[in-house]
Amino acid sequence: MATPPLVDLHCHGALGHEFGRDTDGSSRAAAHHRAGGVGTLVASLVSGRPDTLIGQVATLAPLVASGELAGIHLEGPFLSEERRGAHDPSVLTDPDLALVESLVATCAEAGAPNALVQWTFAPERTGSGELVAALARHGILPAVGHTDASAEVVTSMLASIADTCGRPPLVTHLFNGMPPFHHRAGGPVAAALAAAGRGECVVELIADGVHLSADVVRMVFETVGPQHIALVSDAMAATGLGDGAYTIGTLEVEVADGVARLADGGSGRGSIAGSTSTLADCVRWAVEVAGLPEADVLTAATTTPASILAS
Ligand SMILES: CC(=O)N[C@@H]1[C@@H](O)[C@H](O)[C@@H](COP(=O)(O)O)O[C@@H]1O
Repeated sequence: MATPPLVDLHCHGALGHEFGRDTDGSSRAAAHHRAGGVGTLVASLVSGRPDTLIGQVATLAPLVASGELAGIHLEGPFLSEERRGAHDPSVLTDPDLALVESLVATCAEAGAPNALVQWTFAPERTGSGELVAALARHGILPAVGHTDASAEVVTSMLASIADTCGRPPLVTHLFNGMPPFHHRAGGPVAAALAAAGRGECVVELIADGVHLSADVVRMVFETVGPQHIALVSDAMAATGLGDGAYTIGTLEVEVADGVARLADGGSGRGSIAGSTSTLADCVRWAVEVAGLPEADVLTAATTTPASILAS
């Protein structure tokens, strides 16, 4: 399947390299995704301590300045402990506005003042409103995710982000890192699908054949439409390599049969820890396995995510 250059808004690395660890490894990871068909790539950082994140952003910002990366995505550390997935619980915290300012200053010093493009947080955390205002001031798009909040809290946060930022927010990998939809308590899934259906947010989906079933991916395309969906890879360091032992942030990961999970002493029940797919793999899966129209899948892997970066 020939595809136009894809746009991946959420990607942690490849070829054994996690973005932000070192310059050369970050460049190699980016080159792997480029070779796989991604024309525009945002590097994602999992939750870390402030000094770790400052160091990682200092490593990545020059790659944004040189055009190897389109931007940086902070995934945490202002996330829900209950819905942390593959994030280190010891570094999760309420929004820290000093960290936002330090990271923005780090990017400016590296000659990439607008390098931070999106920031995932849980809206139930104390200080979320102030965080949204700070992100808006710096042109960083707030993304709701890794959250245990009710539908009401998520609905009102999505509306408030749209108001404050003047553009629709993102929802980080819809379904993953949040409570499952329940018909008497719809939670973040109900809130996000309703907002996306009204054109008031864009939902990320990891269509790698592991994170979501084909029927769920089809349901989202058929209810909110591809102009409100951004397919993302959420690719971690094992992408492009085989099964084995890896890390995500400070946590150990085992990859078996291409599925990355937090190491758990062999029980096989560790949280899924990102994907081992490129965005092109996800596009192929969505067309060939989920059976979605190619044009719709490409919209969700090109035009829609590009609109997030353009606005
Ligand atoms: C880098 C990152 O955060 N990736 C998340 C992971 O944390 C979460 O465990 C998984 C499954 O989430 P689920 O168990 O809620 O479906 O989705 C994504 O891989």
